[in-house]
Amino acid sequence: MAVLKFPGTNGDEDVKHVVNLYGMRGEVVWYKEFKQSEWDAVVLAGGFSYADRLRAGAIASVTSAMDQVVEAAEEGKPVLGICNGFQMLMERGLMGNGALLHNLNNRFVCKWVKVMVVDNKTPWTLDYEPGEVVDMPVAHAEGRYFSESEPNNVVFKYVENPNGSMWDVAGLHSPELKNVVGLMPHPERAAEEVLAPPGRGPGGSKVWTSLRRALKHGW
Ligand SMILES: NC(=O)CC[C@H](N)C(=O)O
Repeated sequence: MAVLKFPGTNGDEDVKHVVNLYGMRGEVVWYKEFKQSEWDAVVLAGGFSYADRLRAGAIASVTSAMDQVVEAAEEGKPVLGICNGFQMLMERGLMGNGALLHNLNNRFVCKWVKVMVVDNKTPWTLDYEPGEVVDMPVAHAEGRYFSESEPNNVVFKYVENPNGSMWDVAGLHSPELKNVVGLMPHPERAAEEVLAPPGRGPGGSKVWTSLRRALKHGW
């Protein structure tokens, strides 16, 4: 699995660590070197690509690396955007209507929240039950989903809404391509029991077991 790194990405090593921990092979790939044909799946890791200039994810979304991501997506390869990666997919126009705006309180919000898995018919959520509620941390300033109409491509919803997201949206799939999923919470930071604070569980684990199953057996 390619874990893409843009200037300012900071979640790449965590994603690589977790991918390897769950028995797959993940490599950090510098965006200029990314050739999608060499990989089975792609993760756009979180962070502050191009220092969130213009809007978070806006500049990365128009790079040729993202042309490669679109190609991978259209070939049906699993693509996951985490936080800043989700913002890139959104800015690229892959996630349907809507936008990710500054949090309602205008602050960077960093906390563990409860998230509901709405849709398990994606390669990234196969191992969850629909309606399952799990814990994951969020850490972002521009994560408030806004849209004129309620989306029908929701994959994750907040049970504890940290940012004022409309309809509690925490993650979406691309309307046409269910292999493409993006979410604001960080499943790579919630995939090991030891990293969960008291009273919280490693709610992101099944993202990685789902993908492992999808790559092995299809989905
Ligand atoms: N953790 C992240 O990827 C943060 C994304 C982005 N820099 C924001 O603050 O919204």
